[in-house]
Amino acid sequence: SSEVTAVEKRRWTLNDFDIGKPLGRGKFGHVYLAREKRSNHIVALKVLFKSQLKQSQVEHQLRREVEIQSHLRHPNILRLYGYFYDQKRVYLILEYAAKGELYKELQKCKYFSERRSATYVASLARALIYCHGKHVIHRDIKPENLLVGAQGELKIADFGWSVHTFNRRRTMCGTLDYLPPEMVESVEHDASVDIWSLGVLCYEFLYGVPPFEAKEHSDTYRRIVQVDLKFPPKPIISSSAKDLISQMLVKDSSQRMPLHKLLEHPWIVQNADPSGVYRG
Ligand SMILES: CC(C)NC(=O)[C@H]1CCC[C@H]1Nc1nc(Nc2ccc(C(=O)N(C)C3CCN(C)CC3)cc2)ncc1C(F)(F)F
Repeated sequence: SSEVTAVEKRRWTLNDFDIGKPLGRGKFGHVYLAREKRSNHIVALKVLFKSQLKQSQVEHQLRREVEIQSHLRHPNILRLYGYFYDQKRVYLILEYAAKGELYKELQKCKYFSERRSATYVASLARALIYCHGKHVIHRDIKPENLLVGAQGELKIADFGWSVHTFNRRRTMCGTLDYLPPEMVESVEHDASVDIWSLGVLCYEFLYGVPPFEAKEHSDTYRRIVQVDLKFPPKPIISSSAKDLISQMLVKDSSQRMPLHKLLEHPWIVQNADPSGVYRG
């Protein structure tokens, strides 16, 4: 729409926005609700401190991820409209996801129903098919990186995108639970890493915990590389769901179920809401 394209072209400054309530804290700074004054367009303004970016040596990574994110257009990928900076801070102008952070919802519900899980997994598969079509591998699919739009639709929101090849192992803090064997063993990997992570996410939606969770990192590593996949007796989950997860969490990345096949799997066909929105 017109005001959104206007948002992208211009040189932005803080004066272009009315700043609203804080939405929370991201990795490198705060996120605020904001309104662009001319279009009245509501956005999220992510404020990153240059000092912290420098300290963590992520400036070039942020630049690359912003470059990629600003070119992605998909209903299940959070938009990056633009950015600007001043002496001390970098500001990202992002799409506002009205229903907030998915991981908080998962903590509240403990785990999701099969219909809700399948609806979310199908919409993420469609977003990843789109990304892989543009040679973008996400590499960081996990509940903390997912936001929920006003209609209940999922938005992949992390900027950990990487183009083509894996450039640097993600040594920053954060859970190991989602790393597939080839990343844990840091050998070459391709878009199929996202299929593995989507399988881990599907398991966590259904059981409330990731499949290879362990007290010590070394135990999590071992469970991942051995694909030590076990399904707890509770909650009771359909064998169809377990079949799909078992076809995604395969050590040999070339043998993992391709994303377009996932969308045809009986568990997805029978449980996912075609609109991609879980209406409860
Ligand atoms: C993926 C990434 C890793 N995560 C993030 O960036 C986080 C870091 C902080 C916020 C979020 N970033 C965003 N959040 C929203 N929407 C939003 C968030 C939180 C609430 C909410 O529950 N409250 C305000 C509640 C309201 C009730 N009170 C009690 C608690 C907070 C409601 C809407 N839109 C866009 C963004 C984005 F990404 F563009 F910045």
